[in-house]
Amino acid sequence: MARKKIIAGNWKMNMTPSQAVELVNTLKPLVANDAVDVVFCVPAIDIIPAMEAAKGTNIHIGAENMYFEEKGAYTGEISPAMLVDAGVKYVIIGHSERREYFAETDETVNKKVLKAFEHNLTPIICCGETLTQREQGVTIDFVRQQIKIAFLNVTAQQAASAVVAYEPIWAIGTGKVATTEQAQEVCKAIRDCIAEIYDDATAAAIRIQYGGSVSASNASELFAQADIDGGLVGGASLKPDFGQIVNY
Ligand SMILES: O=C(CO)COP(=O)(O)O
Repeated sequence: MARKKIIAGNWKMNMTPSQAVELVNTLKPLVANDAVDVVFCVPAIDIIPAMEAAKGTNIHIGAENMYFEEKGAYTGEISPAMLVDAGVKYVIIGHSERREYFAETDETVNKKVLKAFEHNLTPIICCGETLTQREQGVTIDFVRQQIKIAFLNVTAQQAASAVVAYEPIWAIGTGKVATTEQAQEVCKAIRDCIAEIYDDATAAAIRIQYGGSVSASNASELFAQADIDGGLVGGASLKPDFGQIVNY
């Protein structure tokens, strides 16, 4: 069966709650496309107002992060149960900005992935190399390691429902998009790695996105690649362009 594409916006640290409502209202007629899953991953404080504004549309509201404990003395963190209670289904885990600025590691990513599945949340698991790693020729080794650790103790059934976002760090927010060949090569390597860990059926089911300077002009070529099942979109998800990306 063909995999349904999943196109997600990552708003990062943008949009106050009232701006979030305005943006959802602007984008909702533009992102109508039932052929793909459309997700807006928004700051925690925007989840509830964005969810209200998106009611009755095809838009899923997702989160940008969550903690790996159930509850307790973790000042400032958001628990999986909080997300579930608010109606969230998708949560970004291990974005490179979380790894760089908030000390997330492959191990904490794995803990968060396991906790997300425990709560029936679908993780959008981010991976991707730095420019130095690409120049050193270790991109695929590095990404395979990230994937292998992220999926430790994850069952095949859970993995089949997961989303992986391949985001080369050098392409994030830089306007330097990976070539379609580069993006396809790594997304295929990720799928092959999933086949090695699990089996062919799991590899055929998991959805793999590309992220990094996705725009209205490059989306259709990227999403046409055999192993690219959609995108994780930063800057362009805050603009009407996102409508064009969703209707690539
Ligand atoms: O980090 C990204 C999405 O998670 C990509 O950001 P840009 O689309 O702004 O490059």
